[in-house]
Formats: sequence, C-alpha cells, structure tokens
Amino acid sequence: MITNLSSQHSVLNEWVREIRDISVQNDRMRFRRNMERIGEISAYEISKLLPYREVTIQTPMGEAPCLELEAQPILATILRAGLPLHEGLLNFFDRADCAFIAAYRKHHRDGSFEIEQNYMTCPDISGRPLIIADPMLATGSSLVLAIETLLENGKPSQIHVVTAIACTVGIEYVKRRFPQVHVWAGDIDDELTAKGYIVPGLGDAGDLSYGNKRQS
Ligand SMILES: O=P(O)(O)OC[C@H]1O[C@H](OP(=O)(O)OP(=O)(O)O)[C@H](O)[C@@H]1O
Ligand SMILES: O=c1cc[nH]c(=O)[nH]1
Ligand SMILES: [Mg+2]
Repeated sequence: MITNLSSQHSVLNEWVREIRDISVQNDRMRFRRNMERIGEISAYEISKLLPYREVTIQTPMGEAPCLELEAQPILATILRAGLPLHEGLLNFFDRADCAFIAAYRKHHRDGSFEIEQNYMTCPDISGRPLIIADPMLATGSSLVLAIETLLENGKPSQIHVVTAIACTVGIEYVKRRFPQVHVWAGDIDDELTAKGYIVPGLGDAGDLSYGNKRQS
C-alpha cells in the first residue's frame, strides 16, 4: 500500500512546499519543524489503522468507555536525516519504544556508493506495529537494509514507512523486497539522478537539518 499524503488538499501541502523551496530552506529550524509536522500528521493517519481494545476508565464523575492501543508501536529511525521526522511521530505516539539505525552512503572514486550501516539498537518488535522514519526514499537501499536488520528483532504486526519525499523507483524496490510494507509519503517524485538524488526532491535532507558534512 502506498499513500501520497499530498494527493489530498490539506495543510501538509504547505509544509511539503516549504521543505522543497530553496528560498525557505536556509531557515534550518523551519525545515526541521516542517519535517516534524509531517511526522505528526503521518502518525495520526497511521493511528487510524492500528488495533484498539475497549476499556472502561474512571473519571471524577463516573465510568467512561474508551479505546486504547492494543500494542504500542516501535518507532525506528535512520540517522541522521530521520531525526526530525522521528520526533514528530514520537510527539503523537508518546509511549512508543524506539529503535535507531546509523547508515550513510559510502562514496567510491568512480561516483558509485554503497550503504554503510554501523549501529543499531532495537527492542523486541514481535507482534507490535513497526513504523520507520526516513525523510528521503531514493534508491530504497538504505531502507531495505534497515528493514532487514530490524526484522532480526522479531516479526512486527504491521510495517509502516514514513517519508517526506519518495521516488517511484525506490518505492518499487522496497515493495518488491517487502510487499507487506505500507509507504506513507509527503509527496512522490519520478526522477532519480545518477548520484541517487531525487528530482525535484529537496536536496540533502540530512544537510538541510544539521549542516553539511565532509564526504566519506
Ligand atoms: O534510498 P537511498 O538511496 O538509500 O537514499 C536515502 C537515504 O539517503 C539519506 O541519508 P544519507 O545517506 O544522506 O545520510 P544522512 O541522513 O546522514 O544525511 C536519507 O536520509 C536516506 O537514509
Ligand atoms: O534526494 C536525496 C536522496 C538521498 N538523500 C537525500 O537527502 N536526498
Ligand atoms: Mg543525507
């Protein structure tokens, strides 16, 4: 399942426009906050698909029938660009447990790159919804490797991937490897450069959130 959150008219379109806009991107705090807001809206949409149980709670005036989540989700994030999106998801799923993965593109002299994954911390995800945040789904290599590693920690009840901008090629790659994954995208673009950047995309989400890095 793929949901393009921009296909409906909502205030989310404003935030997607701003994170893409070169004349707004120099405001790093706004960039991160817009990512966070996309995470918040995604959390709300995903929450409609999670299972709930009926409970009765005591108010000061009596008893009220309420719903509570059957299981708290696991929120997993790919560092570093995923952090603001993760924060947004955590604002809404405030009792979730979290997993972190460090991955980056290791560039070779010929211009090619491979994904280097060198850190992971994850709770037991058996029977719980797994929600993975990464703002850019380009080739899909980082995400596929991340999901493979996360699944070593148990079988989740559902898998959701939250991205700000996804590329059709990357979505197809993820769907081929993990057909059960539900991809939520702030917007979807069709083009990918030879260096693996999404066009029109927004540039480098990690650098826009946290500053340029030395090339590895
Ligand atoms: O789909 P892919 O082709 O794998 O590309 C997407 C990955 O690239 C970006 O991370 P990057 O490697 O730039 O690291 P960063 O978060 O430190 O900027 C992005 O946050 C994804 O993790
Ligand atoms: O377009 C892209 C592709 C990968 N990572 C980014 O930050 N942007
Ligand atoms: Mg980056």
